[in-house]
Amino acid sequence: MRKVKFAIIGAGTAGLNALGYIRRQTDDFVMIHGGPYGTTCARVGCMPSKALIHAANHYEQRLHLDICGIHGGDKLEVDGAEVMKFVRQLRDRFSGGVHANTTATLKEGQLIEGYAEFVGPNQLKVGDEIVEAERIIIGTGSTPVVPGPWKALGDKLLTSDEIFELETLPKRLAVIGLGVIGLELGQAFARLGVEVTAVEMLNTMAGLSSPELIAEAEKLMSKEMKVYLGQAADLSLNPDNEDEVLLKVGDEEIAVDLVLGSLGRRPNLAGLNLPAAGIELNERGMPSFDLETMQIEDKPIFIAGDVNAFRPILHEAGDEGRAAVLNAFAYPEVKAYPRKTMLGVAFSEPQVGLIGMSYAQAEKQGAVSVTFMLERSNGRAIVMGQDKGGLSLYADPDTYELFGAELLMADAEHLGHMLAWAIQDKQTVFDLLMKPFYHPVLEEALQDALRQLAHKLQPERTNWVEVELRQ
Ligand SMILES: Cc1cc2nc3c(=O)[nH]c(=O)nc-3n(C[C@H](O)[C@H](O)[C@H](O)COP(=O)(O)OP(=O)(O)OC[C@H]3O[C@@H](n4cnc5c(N)ncnc54)[C@H](O)[C@@H]3O)c2cc1C
Ligand SMILES: NC(=O)c1ccc[n+]([C@@H]2O[C@H](COP(=O)([O-])OP(=O)(O)OC[C@H]3O[C@@H](n4cnc5c(N)ncnc54)[C@H](O)[C@@H]3O)[C@@H](O)[C@H]2O)c1
Repeated sequence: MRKVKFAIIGAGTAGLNALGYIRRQTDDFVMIHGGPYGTTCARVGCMPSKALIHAANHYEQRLHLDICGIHGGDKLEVDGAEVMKFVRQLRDRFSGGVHANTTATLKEGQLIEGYAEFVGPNQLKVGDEIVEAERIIIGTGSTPVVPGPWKALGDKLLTSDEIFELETLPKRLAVIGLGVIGLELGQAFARLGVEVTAVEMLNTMAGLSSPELIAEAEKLMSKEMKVYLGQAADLSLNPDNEDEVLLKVGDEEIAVDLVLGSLGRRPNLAGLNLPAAGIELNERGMPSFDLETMQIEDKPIFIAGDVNAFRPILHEAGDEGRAAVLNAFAYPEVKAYPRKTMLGVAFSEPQVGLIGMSYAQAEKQGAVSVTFMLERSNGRAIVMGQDKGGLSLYADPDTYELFGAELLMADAEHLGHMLAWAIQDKQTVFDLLMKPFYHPVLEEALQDALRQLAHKLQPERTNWVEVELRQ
């Protein structure tokens, strides 16, 4: 039996943020890690996906050159093997860098390799070893969901955990689930010349809930891949050709070479045996924890990152890892660390930005909303050939504070930050209209949307400066 003050389970983004703090304070800790090093984000997530998207978007540019008087784009060709090599090279650089600067620098005995499970309130079993820790941080991440019957597809069914290992590009790919992963990777593969058929069971994609933006996203994505929204997919191996998978959707049957399952991710909790620590699980198998302290019940156990399923994105995992470790030190006097405004980005083209409250939530709360479409309305977007998509903004009818925004437009990653910061600072629609907007920039679309929203909030007034001065 080994006794330590602190144990971190999982060397992902959440766990490594906790580790960074602990190791500066004490040697009395252990990091327990199962699986490959380098974090989900760097190894099979954010970074390889962005490398693939980068290559795909470069190639896509060839379609927009002729119009500017630049010819020869049609002679460009994709070398699928080299594209995938490029993706893996960047992936190795990022994940190798993470490991080299963190887990690889731990001293002998500070790192235990293997999967931890609770065997008592403060006791963890890893292989044959038992560790007793006074305070424990769980940062075990999540795993792609794969429905049991689809396992019969064998190596024809890939998830984001495997797809970056492809030696070359498939000819025909089915993407099941058009959440963030399905949309980003489906579009990237389509742009690289793969015939992509995408099926999503809900009538939306990438988490959008603004009806006009969903309709626009469907229209735009349907130009690049076959898109079926609100439909269930049935998959089976072709009995006459074992190299093919048959995708049935509605009345259609489509033969593909590979399937990307992007149906969401499940927290890595099952193997931890939390009940052995006296932790109750709800009907979904989740423990009860506080979103601002990261503490489970009133125990010296904290849960951070994808494993708690709250906001499974990188910066949230980092923030939660830091809150968890500070509270592991402060226990039992834990402190609440207020959450930041929600900010999510899908790196499709146009990008998707989800900021603050969703459109659907805001509607339920009686928000005043506008949706502003970009087509032919923003000079810079027209010059860039990116006058597609739009933005929905919604505000509190009483305070005029922005509740949130959904974006489907170029540079949503940057506009999304500005909006998230404004929402977190409780700025009103009129506060934002008092800010400078340059010309010609995409931000002018935000200004236009804000003007429409201001007009809806205070229809009798049309002079924004005046409105603001009278607040
Ligand atoms: C394809 C893809 C693209 C993404 N793109 C983005 C993006 O662009 N932007 C963004 O913000 N987010 C993105 N994400 C999400 C982001 O990667 C995750 O939110 C983040 O990596 C979660 O970090 P984590 O620390 O919670 O988990 P992880 O990094 O998964 O770390 C958990 C670690 O714990 C280990 N472990 C599991 N069980 C145990 C156990 N019992 N004992 C010991 N160790 C264990 C696991 O093997 C794993 O290594 C993407 C995800 C994917 C899959
Ligand atoms: N840019 C980013 O920030 C980024 C990029 C990729 C992934 N991620 C993170 O990774 C997580 C996982 O991504 P994801 O796209 O797998 O999950 P997701 O939850 O975003 O989307 C999964 C989608 O699959 C659909 N679905 C589920 N079962 C289905 C079925 N049987 N048939 C058809 N559709 C089905 C769901 O309705 C949903 O729309 C996300 O929650 C996100 O936080 C983030």
